[in-house]
Amino acid sequence: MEALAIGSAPPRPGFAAPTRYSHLRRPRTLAVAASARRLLAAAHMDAAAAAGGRPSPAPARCTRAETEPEVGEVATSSHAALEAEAAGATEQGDNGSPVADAAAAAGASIEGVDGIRIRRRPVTGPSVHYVGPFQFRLENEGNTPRNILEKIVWDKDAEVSQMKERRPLYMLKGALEAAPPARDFVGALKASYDRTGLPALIAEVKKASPSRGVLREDFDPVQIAQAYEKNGAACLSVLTDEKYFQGSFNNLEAIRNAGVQCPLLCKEFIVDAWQLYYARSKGADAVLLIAAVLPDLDIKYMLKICKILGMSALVEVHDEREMDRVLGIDGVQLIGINNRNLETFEVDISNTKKLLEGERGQMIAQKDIIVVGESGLFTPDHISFVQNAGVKAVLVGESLIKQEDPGKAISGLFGKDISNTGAA
Ligand SMILES: O=C(O)c1ccccc1NCC(=O)[C@H](O)[C@H](O)COP(=O)(O)O
Repeated sequence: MEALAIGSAPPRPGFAAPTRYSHLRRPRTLAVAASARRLLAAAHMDAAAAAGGRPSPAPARCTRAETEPEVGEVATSSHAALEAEAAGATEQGDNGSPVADAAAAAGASIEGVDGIRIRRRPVTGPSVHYVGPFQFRLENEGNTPRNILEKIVWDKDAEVSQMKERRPLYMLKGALEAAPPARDFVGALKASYDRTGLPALIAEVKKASPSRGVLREDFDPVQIAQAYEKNGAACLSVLTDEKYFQGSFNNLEAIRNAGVQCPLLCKEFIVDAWQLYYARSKGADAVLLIAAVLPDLDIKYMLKICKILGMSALVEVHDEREMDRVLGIDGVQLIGINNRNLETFEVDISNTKKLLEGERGQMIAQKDIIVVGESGLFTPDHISFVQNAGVKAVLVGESLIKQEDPGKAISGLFGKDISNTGAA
């Protein structure tokens, strides 16, 4: 199949230059993606109708046809396997296929079937409707989010649709090629753990959060990032969501461009594969994939794309069911256990211990997966507690960012200096 040139040299007929980003083609994508979208829309409407809901127009999401990694890339064969799996999944009523996705969107068997506790988008469409020049609001159970995570994800879905319209995937190719190379996030965590004997620190650059409001008024992301690095952070987590966390991709880019060496996690609510490419184009070395938001097949697919882009993925779970789902997925290197319930905001650090007990802990050790303890860590005792439970890294925001000197707060959190110069 011929690909249209996006770069400078015209490709030989039938061949596209096999670069890292050569799968981002404009070509037939327009035709194929459009027909894929039509199919998706049709499946969406059918499944919604079958589920007894009103069909809502399928939002323009990054379909597999649009992001299909093809030429000479890691995913060439595995992608085919994924597609086959998707087809099988449709028949089995599993998750991740367009039909199952649509069923989930329609609110059909959200709990129990695919393990996702949230609805990916409003069942009955947005609550604001337009008829002619008039706008009216119609709220019902189907278009009212049930918790903050659902609200964030619905808003993100709409936001990403708009971003994609402004910068379709093929337009990101130049930015991807110009982006600084991805660095080894997992390697940095391992090196820090080996050096200090303590959980490696992923320090979070976060101005605000839905549960805590504004955490720091005088927020200079670059200064904070540099202070974290100087005081022993192995990696940084940078919030990019604007609406709920007052973060931005500008912050991520600025930290990267300022020469900070710590690999950067793009802390975002990923609902669409397009966001992976965008994060990479802004300098991310890793992304967050939340199991409560993404069906297994989406996680598998996104892991493949991360691999192609050279990024790591931190796959986040909150309960046993999500942990079991993620342990069933090949290629997961990093699992984050969030001690914060993102639906209720309740924080309980014993969650980390609970999820690492027994067979789960054994399987994690066998698979050589690094576990990251996330949220609610404030004292050296907390760090010891999660380390004894089995984590090799921790993700910490509030307890550092709220201190007058967030960098210095690191030694307070660990009970000792963990910087390169200080750690034994
Ligand atoms: O923190 C929130 O209010 C929140 C709400 C909805 C989704 C995600 C949310 N937080 C993300 C995180 O879990 C934390 O930023 C991260 O784990 C660090 O936690 P902490 O050290 O407690 O700031």
